[in-house]
Amino acid sequence: MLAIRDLSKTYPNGVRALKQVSLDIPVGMFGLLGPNGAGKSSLMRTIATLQDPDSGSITLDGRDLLADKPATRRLLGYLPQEFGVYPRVSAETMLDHFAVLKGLVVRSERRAVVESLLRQVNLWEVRKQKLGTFSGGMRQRFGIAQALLGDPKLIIVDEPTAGLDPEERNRFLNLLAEIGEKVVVILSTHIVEDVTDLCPRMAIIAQGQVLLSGQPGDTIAALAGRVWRREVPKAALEEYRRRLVVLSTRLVGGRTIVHVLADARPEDGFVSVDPDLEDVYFGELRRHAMRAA
Ligand SMILES: Nc1ncnc2c1ncn2[C@@H]1O[C@H](COP(=O)(O)OP(=O)(O)OP(=O)(O)O)[C@@H](O)[C@H]1O
Repeated sequence: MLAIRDLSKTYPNGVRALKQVSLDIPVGMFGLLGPNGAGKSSLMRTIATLQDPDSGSITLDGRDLLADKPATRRLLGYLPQEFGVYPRVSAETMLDHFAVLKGLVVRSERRAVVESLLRQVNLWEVRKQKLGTFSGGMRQRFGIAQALLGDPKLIIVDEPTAGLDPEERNRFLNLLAEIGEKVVVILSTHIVEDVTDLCPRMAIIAQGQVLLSGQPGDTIAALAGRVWRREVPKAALEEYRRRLVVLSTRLVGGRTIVHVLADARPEDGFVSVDPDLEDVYFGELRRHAMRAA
């Protein structure tokens, strides 16, 4: 279990990126959901010991991760948001190089590990291909292979599915789900479906604060009977926003559909809908914005 307690971070320019963040993250996939600038990368980088918090603690099964950074890095696999590779180097050579950096110095052992990882991420057939020729999804799968070097106990992947087409995204998420059966995997994303599809536990963060954490199903159930849907003229949207708690607006086949949060039918024309995680997410962001105003 990864335990994060009261983690705060203010950058030198005065931005408070993390405000007393506390989370308990068990083995399995954990979705960290938040809009741009929420503090997801700041939290990921802090857990990965790439930057220090101002205060707070992070422990993995009781072990202080911030105390001994080299030891923490040995436990950790990290796929950062911007994962640079040498475009002219083949996948196999690059992974072999990363393996040396991870301390796998015995050549025969290293070869076996590199082969097994390339097979696991389904890149064995293209191992001789230069990384610069890889598609976005292939590059991300390569990123996971390097993150898995050294049998990490904790894996952090920062917005890995942005820019992937649906098929590549699915393949990537399935791979993560397999890995998540044995170790703690933290997946940061602003894509709600990534969490719905994959994560038994999650948290929503915005402006450096945890707004909600728990099991997606429980948070969705808490909204049962309180989400209403209606098609509205586009021109009337602003007025709806002023009068009602509008969770989301969607264009469906050229028509504008709003989701509204209310304990009872807000007015004629609204029908009750089964809530989903997107309703939970937008509801929390909306509540937070209203509190902050
Ligand atoms: N090195 C830095 N120096 C100053 N401010 C920073 C730094 N890194 C991030 N920030 C600011 O901290 C806040 C949180 O940023 P962070 O990158 O952690 O968010 P995020 O949730 O990962 O966003 P995104 O989805 O856009 O990547 C933002 O306001 C950002 O501008």
